[in-house]
Amino acid sequence: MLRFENVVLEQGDFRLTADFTLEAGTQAALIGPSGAGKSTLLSAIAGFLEPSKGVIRWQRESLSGVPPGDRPMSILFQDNNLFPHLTVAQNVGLGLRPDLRLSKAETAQVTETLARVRLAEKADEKPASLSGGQNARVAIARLMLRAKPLLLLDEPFAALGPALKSEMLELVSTLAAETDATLVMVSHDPDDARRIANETVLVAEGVAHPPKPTETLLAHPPAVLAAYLGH
Ligand SMILES: Nc1ncnc2c1ncn2[C@@H]1O[C@H](COP(=O)(O)OP(=O)(O)OP(=O)(O)O)[C@@H](O)[C@H]1O
Repeated sequence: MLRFENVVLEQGDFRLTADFTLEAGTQAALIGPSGAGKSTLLSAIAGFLEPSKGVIRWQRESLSGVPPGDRPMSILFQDNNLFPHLTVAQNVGLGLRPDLRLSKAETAQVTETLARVRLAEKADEKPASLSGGQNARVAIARLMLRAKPLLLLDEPFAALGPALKSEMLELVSTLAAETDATLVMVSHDPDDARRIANETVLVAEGVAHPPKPTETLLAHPPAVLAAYLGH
């Protein structure tokens, strides 16, 4: 489980509190107005920002002081974090070994994973020669190989357009379900939350609220969420 224990996050004058638990295997959306602190909460899980008070725990262990690279998670940002000078296969191979010294079995795993995201024929190309959707699938393939129990998405597919964005989110959601990974995604689109997330955390007015079933929250939104959703 991912637990926020009396957590206070601060960036300049901005302050956000969080005190709740997400059970392992949950697929959760973070929803709320612009500037409310959704990315801030994700940064704290990822270890880019330490809480000024309280503790974040994964499976009961405190993450305090654990550097981002040592946390049991993968994070995807909007730019997909691909290396332009590496081929598609190498970008995916990084998910297994940062030094890219892959064994035969690992190389075969990369090939299999690329086939799974329908990019087998692009293995030796560079990201620049791929479309946005194909690059997103490269990033997802690397995510699959990293096989971390906690997946954090900060709107990585927002630039792709609605249909492709939904397709990519569904691919990640399927992957998370197959591996029992816990998924936490920032969402600006309630339909994405509905489709993917069984639980939704409302981030608003300085508080990351305890998660609620997505349908319940969206059907009976508190005033601040109703205003954000334009109801
Ligand atoms: N490095 C920083 N230094 C100071 N304040 C910051 C920093 N980064 C973000 N903030 C402030 O923290 C607050 C929360 O920002 P955050 O990006 O988490 O919001 P968000 O809910 O993800 O917004 P959006 O939906 O627009 O992406 C904002 O008021 C922002 O101005």
